Amino acid sequence: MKKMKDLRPIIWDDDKKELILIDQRKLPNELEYFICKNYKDVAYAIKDMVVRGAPAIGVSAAYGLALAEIRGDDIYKAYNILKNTRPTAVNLFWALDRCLKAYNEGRSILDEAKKIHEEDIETCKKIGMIGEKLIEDGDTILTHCNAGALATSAYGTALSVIRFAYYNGKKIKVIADETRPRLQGAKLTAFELNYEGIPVKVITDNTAGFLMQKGEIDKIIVGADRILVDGTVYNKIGTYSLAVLAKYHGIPFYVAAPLSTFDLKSSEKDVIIEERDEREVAYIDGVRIIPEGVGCYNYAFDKTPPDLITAIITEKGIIKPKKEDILKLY
Ligand SMILES: CSC[C@@H](O)[C@@H](O)C(=O)COP(=O)(O)O
Repeated sequence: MKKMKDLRPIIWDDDKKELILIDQRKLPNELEYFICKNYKDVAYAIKDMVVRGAPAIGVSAAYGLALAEIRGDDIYKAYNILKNTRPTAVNLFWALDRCLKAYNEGRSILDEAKKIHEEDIETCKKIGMIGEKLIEDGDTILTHCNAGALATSAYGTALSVIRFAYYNGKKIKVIADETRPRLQGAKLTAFELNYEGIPVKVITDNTAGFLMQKGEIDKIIVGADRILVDGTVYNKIGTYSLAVLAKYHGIPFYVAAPLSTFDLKSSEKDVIIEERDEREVAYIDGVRIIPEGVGCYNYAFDKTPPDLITAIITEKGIIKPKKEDILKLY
């Protein structure tokens, strides 16, 4: 197996007690770091999408709460501020709750944050090792959004499956949806795959159906921001359209996600779909592309029902999106 290159998008500096993040807003043109010296810096980094992607914001928030402990800040205030940065990805709440529990039990938040970080790396590695068996030599795989690019380590979620297939010698090609409006597919997925030499091409989001119709897509793999106990998946806006298209064309549609992305307590009515500033849609490179006075929708995520999903790849195995299978993971 060839060796993976590790970009290390999230680094904890134990000497300076700072969190160092690759500034994902600047990619693919500049590889710059954003230094978080306190929890407010981390909250800003999550809200402004310096760091993004479900597991990565969970790990960053955990270090954010550790910074609050280190700097002597009010832990509950920091917890609430970090928790309210983004509403949809459940990993954020999961990681913060784990850290708060550690704090309440008299354990170190920093140790818990480091543990969450290390676990995430191992988890994503397992997702890749397990999921790569679904990929055949010669497959062309469509992804949406960052799919785990710029994750906590070299692995990621959906990208871990792709990486392991590639590093195990399967000749694969990746098609990355550009993912309007923030362009995570074009800027992050394509950047990371290209960095590693994995063949990738970017398409506009509205090209995906045409490629499926032409028979050019063998499999689709996406990540997830939250998975409910019945297998409903919340992921980047556009995921649902892809899943419908995949069903119509008989293309397997896989979701790769760690157990920290499952939310067994909530039902659909509890999930808040983030709506972001409409200027993200209305402007491209600072130029308004929509007539003045016309508004836009800017939902960041959508909901894909379980009947459109072929399987979910987790660190504990590949399961059907069904309550019985999901509960067996715990
Ligand atoms: C880590 S892959 C799963 C998801 O987190 C990803 O697909 C996604 O929707 C990210 O959204 P983002 O708004 O960029 O944080």
